[in-house]
Amino acid sequence: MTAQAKIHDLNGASREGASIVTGHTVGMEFPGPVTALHEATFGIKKGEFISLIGPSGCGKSTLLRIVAGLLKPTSGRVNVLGSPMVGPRPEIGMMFQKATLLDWKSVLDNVLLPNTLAGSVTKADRERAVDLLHLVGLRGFEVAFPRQLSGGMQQRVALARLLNSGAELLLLDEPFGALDEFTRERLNLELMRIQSQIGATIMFVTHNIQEAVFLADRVFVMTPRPGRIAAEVEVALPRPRTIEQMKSREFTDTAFNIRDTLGGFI
Ligand SMILES: Nc1ncnc2c1ncn2[C@@H]1O[C@H](COP(=O)(O)OP(=O)(O)OP(=O)(O)O)[C@@H](O)[C@H]1O
Repeated sequence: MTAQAKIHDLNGASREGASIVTGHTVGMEFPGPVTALHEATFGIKKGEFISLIGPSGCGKSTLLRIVAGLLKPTSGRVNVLGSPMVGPRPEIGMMFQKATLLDWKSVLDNVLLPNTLAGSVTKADRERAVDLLHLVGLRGFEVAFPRQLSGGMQQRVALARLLNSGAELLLLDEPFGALDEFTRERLNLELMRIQSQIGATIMFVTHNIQEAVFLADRVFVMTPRPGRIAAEVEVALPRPRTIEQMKSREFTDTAFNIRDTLGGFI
């Protein structure tokens, strides 16, 4: 089957049965009025990696914030892990382009923030936080402060903190968008490795087609505002993925199909 044949219109919640995140005709109208999102309908299965791509201002962050329970949609409904979204939940974690670390706390204490906010930090919590720092490649940086770290290292701390929150649905809003190409590539590989270890479900916003394809099981392609999920593209590349796969026919065909789909909107 060619990559082109794997582009489908998302015209219904056909995946709803098997999905742990579903959106049905989700709309968001901001005062203005600005229609940021229009009838977005989608389903995401447990353990799936979904990339969300679309032109600037098409409503990607809005959609993520709705799934996070930070925004209430003005129409439609969202279900996560079997219940309707009415507000933030501990099973859902979010990460942004900026690491938003606490400058006055050490790397380890930043990772321990979810425990601190929950009211206590035990020895086991500390050990787990150290393990997570190892997992994201920051062994030996426990006592460093955020200002002593590069942007990529700060994002690793933010990722470790997110993993320490225990969230099983991770919503990542251009987390590596401000990093150089090689750092982004390394973090992409590590994110996939970590996901395969912990089995999290991930929604990942990016402007970068290559990144979207490299990471995803499916790429949701959004139209310009008012944003709609116009198509989904399945990425059939086997896992674990390698940089070499980016040279493959499957990869380049898929990336070009997404580019064509996006180009059709402009
Ligand atoms: N709180 C708000 N009040 C009014 N308008 C908003 C608000 N938040 C977002 N918008 C508008 O909704 C639209 C979608 O914004 P959103 O941030 O979701 O887009 P995006 O696809 O994530 O953009 P980018 O790729 O540039 O980050 C934009 O036109 C934006 O100006």
